[in-house]
Amino acid sequence: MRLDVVTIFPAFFDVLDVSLLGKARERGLLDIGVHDLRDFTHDRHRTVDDTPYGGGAGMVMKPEPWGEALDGLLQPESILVIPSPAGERFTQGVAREFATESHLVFACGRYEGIDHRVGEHFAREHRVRSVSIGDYVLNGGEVATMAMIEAISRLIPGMVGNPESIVEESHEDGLLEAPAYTKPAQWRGLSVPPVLMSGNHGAIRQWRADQSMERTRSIRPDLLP
Ligand SMILES: N#Cc1c(-c2ccc3ccn(Cc4ccc(CN5CCOCC5)cc4)c3c2)n[nH]c1N
Repeated sequence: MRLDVVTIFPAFFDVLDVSLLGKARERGLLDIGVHDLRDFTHDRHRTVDDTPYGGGAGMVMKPEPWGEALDGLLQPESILVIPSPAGERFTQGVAREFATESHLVFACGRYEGIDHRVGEHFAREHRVRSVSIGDYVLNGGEVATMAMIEAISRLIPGMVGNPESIVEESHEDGLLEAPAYTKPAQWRGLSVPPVLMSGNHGAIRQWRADQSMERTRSIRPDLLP
C-alpha cells in the first residue's frame, strides 16, 4: 500500500520511521510519502491561508496550493482522505475498508479547515472521504491522520506478528475485548481469574465472550447491535 500525506507540518510524521510502521516500510509492506504543502506556494511568504468569505473567526486554507499538491499525487485508484471535525466517523470498519486500498492520500488541514472547493473539485474524478476520528476538536488533521495510518496499516497482511491478535481485539467484532492478564498469578493481592489458568479452552472462550458482552453493555452500550 502507498500512503501520501500533505501537511504544513511534515516533521510531525517523522515518527513514522519508528515502531511497526518503520519496520513495515523497511519490509516494503508500506510506502509512505510526506509532502510540505508550502512547497506548492509561489509567494515570498509561502502563504497557505486567507480570511474566510462571509466573515467569521480564524483563517481558511487556500485552494490553490492544495490543488497543485494533490494534482501531483492522486491517481485514478486513489482515495483522498480529508480529516475533518465534520467528517463521517472513522471506525474499525472504515479502517478495514481502507486497508484493502492500494493508495490513500491524506490532506491534513489546519486553521479552520481547507476551502470546501478542494474536496468538491477532486470528487469530480476521485473518491473523496471526509473523516472524523471522534467527537472532540483538534487543531488540525495531523493527529487524526496518524491515528488512521496506525489503525489501517496494522490490518495489512504481514504487518502484525500474530494475525490472531487482530481478530480478538476490541471493535474487531464490534464489541469490547475481554480483560487481559499475564504472570504473576498474584499481584498486590489481586488474582487472575482461575478459568484462564484451567487449560479448559472451551470454558476460556466462553468466559471471554461473556466478559466482552458484559463490558460492552456497561461501557459502550452504543456498540451493541
Ligand atoms: N479528523 C478529525 C478531527 C478534527 C480536525 C481535523 C482537521 C482539521 C483541520 C483544521 N482543524 C481545526 C478545526 C477545529 C474546529 C473546526 C470547527 N469550526 C466550526 C466553526 O467554529 C469554529 C470551529 C474546524 C477546524 C481540524 C480539526 N477535529 N476533531 C476531529 N475528530
